Amino acid sequence: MKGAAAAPAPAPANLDDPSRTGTPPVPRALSVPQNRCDRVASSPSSPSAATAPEPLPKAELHLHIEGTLEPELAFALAARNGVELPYATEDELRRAYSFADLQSFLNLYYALMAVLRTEDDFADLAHAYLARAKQQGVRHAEIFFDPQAHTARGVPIGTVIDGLARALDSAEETYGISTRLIMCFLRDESAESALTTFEAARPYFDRITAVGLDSAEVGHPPSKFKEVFALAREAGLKCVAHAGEEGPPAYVWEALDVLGVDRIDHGVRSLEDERLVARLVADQVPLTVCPLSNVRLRVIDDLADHPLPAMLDAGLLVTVNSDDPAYFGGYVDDNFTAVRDALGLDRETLRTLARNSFRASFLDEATRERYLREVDANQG
Ligand code: HPA
Ligand SMILES: [Zn+2]
Repeated sequence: MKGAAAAPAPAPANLDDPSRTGTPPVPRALSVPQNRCDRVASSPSSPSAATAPEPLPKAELHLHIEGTLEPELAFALAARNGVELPYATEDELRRAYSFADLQSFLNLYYALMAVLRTEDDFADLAHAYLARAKQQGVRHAEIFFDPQAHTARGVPIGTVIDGLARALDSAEETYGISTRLIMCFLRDESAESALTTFEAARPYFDRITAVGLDSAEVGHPPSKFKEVFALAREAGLKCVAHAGEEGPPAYVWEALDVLGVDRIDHGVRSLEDERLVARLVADQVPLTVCPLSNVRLRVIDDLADHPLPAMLDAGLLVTVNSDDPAYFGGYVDDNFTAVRDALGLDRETLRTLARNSFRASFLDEATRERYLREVDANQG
């Protein structure tokens, strides 16, 4: 399925897991350079280092952990697990990051997952994300994962969840970031496969806050997953769904009325339907918008044409997120900076977006209020 290359049996797990050894969070053997923006901000030799403002505190609500797999880590894990990648070098891989649409991205996204085999791999992946997220001002992260993309390759769901949970368990202490996990169903797989995955995850429900719906949207309406979302709600899980990214406004209606979701992921095409906008505004349904993703996947031609300002003007509860930052050219604060520059957003609008991210989160009231006070106190 999904073009994922069959991987040979994994090599024995590397034992330099930071939570076991107390060494720095990203294991030395797998350490990756920070992305360009991070390096400029944090380099001691950078003239701007002393004056660089603190990024706004924010929650990231639309982030696929598998989409944080940077080329450096992909090659390190490939070597560790004896997986052959169809790219000779990191640069060659990076040159493949030119996408015509969602499906062309998904083909690479699923293929590269072949390097993720062991609990350590998932823990290392999450640690690498959290280290970057901290530098981007992230205080809270609600993180998607795609279990079917791993179980289909013979990786047990427990390996995925235990590996991610190990990293997330130390996230508050190590990075000052609170976290939640959102288990997504692949909408281009069958409803039965989603149900099987849901039942396989039951022993781990104490680790999971919500279920979601992702992968190729068009032709796979939310209503296909009515049953599994009803079971999720019965089990006390929150519900979110990607809708209105490439798919029509009708899919957003279905996510709301058939699945009963608490948030819509993307939702940019909602603007094509006035009645839908009125509904989303009236119910203050959060939309987790991903500006750089929208441009890279050609949902929007140019960042300068992004409907984010129109969405805010309409009274929608919009948040800004990174989606698959390793593939789309930036982490969440890079998205904030990019929309500021391309759309001329002022400081108060950026502050509204940061506030919205906490308002739209699944945090308890007291923690949410504490984070909102941090936004108000930020001088940057
Ligand atoms: O942007 C996305 N859309 C749908 N599915 C996804 N899976 C990872 N990223 C995405
Ligand atoms: Zn997404």
